[in-house]
Amino acid sequence: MDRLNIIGGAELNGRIPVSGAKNSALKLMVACLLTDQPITLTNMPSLADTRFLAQLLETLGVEVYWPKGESTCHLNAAELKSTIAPYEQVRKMRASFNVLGPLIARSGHATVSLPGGCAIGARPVDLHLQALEAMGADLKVENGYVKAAAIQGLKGAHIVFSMPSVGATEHAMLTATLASGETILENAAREPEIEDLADCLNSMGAKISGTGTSTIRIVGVEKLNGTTHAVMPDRIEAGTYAMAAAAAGGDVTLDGAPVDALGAMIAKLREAGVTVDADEAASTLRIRRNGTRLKAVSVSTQPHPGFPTDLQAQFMALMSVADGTSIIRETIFENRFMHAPELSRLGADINVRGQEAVVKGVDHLTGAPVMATDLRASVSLVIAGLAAEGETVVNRIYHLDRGFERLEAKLNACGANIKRLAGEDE
Ligand SMILES: CC(=O)N[C@H]1[C@@H](OP(=O)(O)OP(=O)(O)OC[C@H]2O[C@@H](n3ccc(=O)[nH]c3=O)[C@H](O)[C@@H]2O)O[C@H](CO)[C@@H](O)[C@@H]1O
Ligand SMILES: C=C(OP(=O)(O)O)C(=O)O
Repeated sequence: MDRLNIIGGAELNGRIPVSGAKNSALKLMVACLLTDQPITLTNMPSLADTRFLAQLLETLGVEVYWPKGESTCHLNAAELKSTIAPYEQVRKMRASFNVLGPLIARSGHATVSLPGGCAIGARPVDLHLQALEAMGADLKVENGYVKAAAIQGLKGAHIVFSMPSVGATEHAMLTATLASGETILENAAREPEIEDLADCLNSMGAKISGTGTSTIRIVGVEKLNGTTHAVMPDRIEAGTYAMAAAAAGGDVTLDGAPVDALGAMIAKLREAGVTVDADEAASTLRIRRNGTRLKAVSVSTQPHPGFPTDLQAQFMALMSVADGTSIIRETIFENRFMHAPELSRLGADINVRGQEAVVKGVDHLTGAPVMATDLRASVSLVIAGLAAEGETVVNRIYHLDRGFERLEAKLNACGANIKRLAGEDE
């Protein structure tokens, strides 16, 4: 297994291009199942997750043309050859479960394994299943698989989510595009990736309105057509590099950043004493910290537009070297503090109490071997390693490769000293 060797202490200076958003790209890829015409996605991030999903789509019969190193992906689901999504492919990633509704909409039936994804809590799929059942799907969960059929076809429904789940909102929205009549989703999630998906589906002929608010209305259509769509930029990747620059110090400009989607994070960085120049028109975010110590700031993760759970680990890494004590509350997932003991190996002073972590900022971190436990936890260790004195080795970086495109190249271009080492974990 590969690992990263980071020599910390260097400031970051330069420009970093922001890639297409993993969490948007995955659902956009699934949308190809809803039409027999070709879909072209541009600004595609080449990641372990997007490549795995391409393999699952191929298993279902989708023709995928996406050469290595290219950011344009062509998907053609003219004819599906299977409606079974096997465990080996679905277990690797949460978003793959979203093929279930589109397969039912397209073929009338489907068998899809229960999903995997980052191990950050129980992560049930009850809200996904309730939505599909409300639309007329007959579902059975057996041997780790959901077996589904809609003999009479899918019908529009009025669905009130008990919590704003991103995945369930997207799953219901994808499925409802081809259900007969109107679907209303209440207490829907408002994450920007949902708007990106709706924009793509609408350009395929769907009738979706209200995304970005908690009530989404979908009027079902008979058929969807092909389209070309650019994946939105990755707000989590942008936020991660912003925090890397804040932690290491220096002057970094993020090009192609989704500035309007990053309001909560920008506000917290400014509170911590980081200089942030956000230019929405130019899509740039300039992050500067020159010598001044960071101030401790508390944060509570919230659904969008609140502070994203996918940036919580990175913020904890930053706060571990701030002046004072910050309280970090995780309200979305019940077990998303696995980075805390690893950060402590570098000298951070973090005390986890249930859903809260109390972070007492230390004067400096010191390099150490650490283990990546999930995607965002992994990158928090990279941020800490950049700020630490000496050498940090991050093991199990396959998690990192799920969500960060060319991470070492992007950071090294700004003066970081990160090497990928092939072979056994330390
Ligand atoms: C691939 C992808 O886009 N992943 C993102 C997506 O995950 P994902 O779509 O899995 O996250 P959800 O918004 O669904 O999860 C939010 C909360 O709802 C719970 N829940 C969810 C569904 C359900 O049927 N029942 C239920 O109880 C979850 O366990 C969690 O506690 O949104 C999360 C919240 O912004 C992000 O951290 C993930 O990076
Ligand atoms: C939790 C994440 O991904 P997934 O939902 O696929 O586990 C993530 O992107 O941070």
